[in-house]
Amino acid sequence: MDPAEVRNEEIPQASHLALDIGGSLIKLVYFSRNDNSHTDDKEQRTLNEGLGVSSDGSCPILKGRLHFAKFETSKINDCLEFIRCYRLHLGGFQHHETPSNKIIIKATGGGAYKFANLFEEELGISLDKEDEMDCLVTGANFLLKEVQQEAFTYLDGHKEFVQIDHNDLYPYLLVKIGSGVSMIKVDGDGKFERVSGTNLGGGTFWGLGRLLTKCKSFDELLELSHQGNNRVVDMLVGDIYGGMDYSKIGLSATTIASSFGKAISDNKELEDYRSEDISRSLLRMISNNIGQVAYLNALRFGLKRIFFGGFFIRGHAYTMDTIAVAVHFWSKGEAKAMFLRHEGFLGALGTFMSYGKQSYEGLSVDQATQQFPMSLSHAGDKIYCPLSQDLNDSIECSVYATQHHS
Ligand SMILES: Nc1ncnc2c1ncn2[C@@H]1O[C@H](COP(=O)(O)OP(=O)(O)OP(=O)(O)O)[C@@H](O)[C@H]1O
Ligand SMILES: CC(C)(CO)[C@@H](O)C(=O)NCCC(=O)O
Repeated sequence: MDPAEVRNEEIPQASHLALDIGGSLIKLVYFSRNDNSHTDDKEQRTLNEGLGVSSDGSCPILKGRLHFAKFETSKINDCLEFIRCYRLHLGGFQHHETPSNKIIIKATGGGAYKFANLFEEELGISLDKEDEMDCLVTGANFLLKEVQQEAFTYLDGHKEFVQIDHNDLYPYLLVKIGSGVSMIKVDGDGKFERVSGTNLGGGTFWGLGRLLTKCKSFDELLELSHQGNNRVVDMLVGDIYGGMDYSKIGLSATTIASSFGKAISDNKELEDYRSEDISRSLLRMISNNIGQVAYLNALRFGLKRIFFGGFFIRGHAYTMDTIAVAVHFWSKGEAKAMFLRHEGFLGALGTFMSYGKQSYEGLSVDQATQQFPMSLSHAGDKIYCPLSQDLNDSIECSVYATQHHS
């Protein structure tokens, strides 16, 4: 929807805008109250009990929805326009100590630093910077504990939701595949260490893919990979071994021996290759490498579960399959790759939750009323973008606020 088309009556009463401004994408999370947001006494008591909150009435629970949206960082002006149009910038908080009484919005990611002045100039708001890794972990822990059917495995085209036992969640490895990749060992709420990373990430796939195929968008590049055959571009073990497996060291003839390796001997130019094949090979190369580096880090710390997030994944079957196969292959089935339905919004969710330090003590997702996008309910080599219809994506939830005692 063009923000300019939004009419006044369509604007939800939104608050608590949180931003995650990354190298490739800006992610937004905000809360909108239901019209009849306040709970009656009985409902309040039930919710309080469920949340483990005192029932002395000091904790009003607001019911509403969490909304998700994303923009390309290179099109930050569209994002500013969206925020202005929906008046999201008015839903921050104010520091009364600050003389200007400026509205403050929570933000994370490198862009919270890079674009702080732009937000100030364009929207008159200050960005309150939250640590990126902190927010990723907070967002992941929240999703894994509070949102039903959040984590799932994906192997051989078969998707299966994983029941998370709250008492047996830690430790795990969180792999955030954004422009670059961060690998974080998570031991508990706020207890984590970034143990590794790699610069071969989503930005590499999209950047190289754009140069090699002339694709105009990330989705187009991903879509192309469906029809591609990586064997045209990649050098396989069989290409080296005359069609045979190298079984002594466990390599089948179809294993990729060298990504893009065929291009050195084919005597072909870039134009002689189909964009579909290049895209497929590139996707496989990046996904496989991330799966392998993730496995090695899980091995370093004896971690059995690896959760993959970040917008590179995009719920894309071939990407998830490649990552999962790499983890399965290298760990000989010992470690498990899992994916998250809200893959791209971990950091933004964590940032949203950091409002708790100012006004909101907590956030609870009303599990009975969560929406499950149909796009995730079937398998196949297709693009799934559970949250890409940005403006319509939301989770029903409750937010509870308490008075702060100094
Ligand atoms: N519409 C899109 N436009 C650009 N990239 C996209 C799009 N959809 C998915 N991607 C992929 O997602 C990646 C960005 O993922 P994500 O938003 O999680 O990271 P980021 O926060 O921008 O990066 P970083 O954390 O490294 O700063 C891109 O590099 C690209 O591979
Ligand atoms: C620099 C960040 C943390 C920004 O999100 C990310 O892009 C990343 O983890 N890059 C990989 C850097 C490295 O560890 O090699």
